[in-house]
Amino acid sequence: MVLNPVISKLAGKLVVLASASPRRLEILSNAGLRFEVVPSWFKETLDKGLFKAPHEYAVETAKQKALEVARRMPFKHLKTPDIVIGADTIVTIDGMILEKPVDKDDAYRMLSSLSGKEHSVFTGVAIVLCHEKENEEVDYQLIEFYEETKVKFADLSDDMLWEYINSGEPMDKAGGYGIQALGGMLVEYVYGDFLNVVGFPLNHFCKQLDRIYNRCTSSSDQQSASVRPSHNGTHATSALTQPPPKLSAQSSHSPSSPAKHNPTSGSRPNSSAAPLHEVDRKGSANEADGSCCTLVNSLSKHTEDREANLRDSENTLPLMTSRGQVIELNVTEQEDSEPKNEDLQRIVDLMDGFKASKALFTASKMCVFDLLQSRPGLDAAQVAQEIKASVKGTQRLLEACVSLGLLRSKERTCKKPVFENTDLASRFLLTDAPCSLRGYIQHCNDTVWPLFSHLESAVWEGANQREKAFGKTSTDMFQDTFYKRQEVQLRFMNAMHSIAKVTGQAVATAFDLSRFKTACDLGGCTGAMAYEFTKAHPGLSVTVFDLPAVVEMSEHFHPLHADNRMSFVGGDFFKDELPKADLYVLARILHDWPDERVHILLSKIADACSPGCGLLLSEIFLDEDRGGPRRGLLQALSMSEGSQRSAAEYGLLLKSHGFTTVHVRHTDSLLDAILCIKA
Ligand SMILES: C[S@@+](CC[C@H](N)C(=O)[O-])C[C@H]1O[C@@H](n2cnc3c(N)ncnc32)[C@H](O)[C@@H]1O
Repeated sequence: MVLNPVISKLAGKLVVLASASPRRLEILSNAGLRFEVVPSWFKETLDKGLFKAPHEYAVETAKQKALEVARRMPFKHLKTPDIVIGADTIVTIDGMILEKPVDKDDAYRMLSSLSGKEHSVFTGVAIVLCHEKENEEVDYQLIEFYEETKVKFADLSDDMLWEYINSGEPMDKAGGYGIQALGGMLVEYVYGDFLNVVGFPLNHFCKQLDRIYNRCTSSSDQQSASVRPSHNGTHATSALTQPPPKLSAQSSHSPSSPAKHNPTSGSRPNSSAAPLHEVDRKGSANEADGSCCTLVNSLSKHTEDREANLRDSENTLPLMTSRGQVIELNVTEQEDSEPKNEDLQRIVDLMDGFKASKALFTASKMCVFDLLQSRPGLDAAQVAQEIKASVKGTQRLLEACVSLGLLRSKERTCKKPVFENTDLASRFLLTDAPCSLRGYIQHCNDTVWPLFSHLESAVWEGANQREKAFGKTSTDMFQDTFYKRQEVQLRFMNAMHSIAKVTGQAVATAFDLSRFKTACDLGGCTGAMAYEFTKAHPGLSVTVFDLPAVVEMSEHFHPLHADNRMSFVGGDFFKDELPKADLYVLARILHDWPDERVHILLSKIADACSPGCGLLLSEIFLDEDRGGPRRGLLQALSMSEGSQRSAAEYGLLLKSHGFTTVHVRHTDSLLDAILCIKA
């Protein structure tokens, strides 16, 4: 199995995920894939009765989602993607397809039908490869497959079901549950690919990429579908007999019609005792790995023959297990070559990580992304002139940014490549973007980077390295280091502001807070997080409490001050009286402090709370086995006094101050959250 080498083949290509699902986004980003998200406008209203088996419905929906985006992008976004990925996840039980519940009663109906039984989760996936031709026509080639996972629910009482439904989690999830969060508590066992249940079968996807990019390079004489812009802005779809230039991965179906899949592709074995799949060598060899027949069509005739020969001559008949995964019988080849490449790539990627970070920091600092946003299509010499740098150095930086998926380059007629931002850069790297991380990037460059350059000492000594990095001793990193100079303070506040802006909504909406009328965000900095709370909860007023120097400077972050449900109070949360509130918020505060300070702060909050008051704590929660997430563990390396904790550890800590944990939420954003109540 090849993972990273396949993913890295996509670097520099415009890969698009035609899905707004944060879970799919996370799975693919975690795998190192760089992509843009363009949610599909395709309405999931296919007539389920038209499909012989549930997975056919999921695959067809995935296909229509991906094709809709692939066709729309050249017109609406004025760029043609290289690859569009569509996916659709459904839950099936007793022949019924369960999608997302429409309301709580619907969720109850779904979940109670799953209680105590085994059900199947199918994710259909469509990969559309787009080939732009010289006459501006686009060839679309389609690979589609599905994965099935069996899940067994425990016997669930009505009370449990309603508690789960009232958590709000079921509403945007197929089958009414999310296995990766609270819904995991309902599950007795999972048989098959866990990520498939979360929403995307990563393993199967990588195998398909491997087939496309590592084993299939010749052209085909198969029919492809071509789409040409027509003058009224609609697309004309026509079948061409010309082979596409390189890859020849096409669907045997017309991309425009919701055609049925080859019925002979058959339903997948659905129990561990299922027989091995039969391989139809002529038309659908790929059935053997659980793909629909279109994958075989996606391989060129040449490759198909070659693969068939290989199978014959080397006895590499692929077998499908009951999990739908391929076991190739020439195990020696698998063990000898692929794992080595994969391991090498992983190590090299780790070694190169710092180079990638520094390239991003440098391009951001030199305002490359702002420049290319206002003037897309500059070449290296023009960019160099604008940022007042050398042409050679600028060209290298721009090319590196292309390889990182931050920029895209296009050949001009005179053959000099010109550069423009990818959507990723436009969303997160511009100074004025609503989700700009530029402030945080600058903080990483100017503050975190120097600390990491003393990591070895930090490990030897187990102590903070601020003195080595910044030439100052400090007992309080905020008051002694960050807030001594106004310029550094503003930079720090900018960093907090940018992170709070991108994570704030997920934290603010993690729980139903309608019972609370007043909140106090302790260490609330610029008020960006508090602002998200007021936006999400119209009945809530929020006081931001932070050091006086911070409150004074928070005016730089207008218009947050303008909201009359937000106010700012200056003070020291270790020493001063805390403002009265029904709900206290501690976002990214506790991890910074040694245990004794944590206890001082929690005691003060507990004293300020009457029974029924809430405390919402938001941090990165470590996995209970401390095996991840990587972000939390890497952040810990530059911390010294404080510690990263798991949700259970935070729960215990809060309990020791009289708070009972009500809910833990692993949000799809960068921060997790716990809501607890003063007993
Ligand atoms: C890591 S930042 C978190 C900011 C914000 N809660 C967020 O999530 O974006 C820590 C915040 O705690 C504030 N802080 C540090 N020491 C403090 C103290 N003794 N009293 C009040 N606020 C303090 C800092 O000024 C800073 O705004």
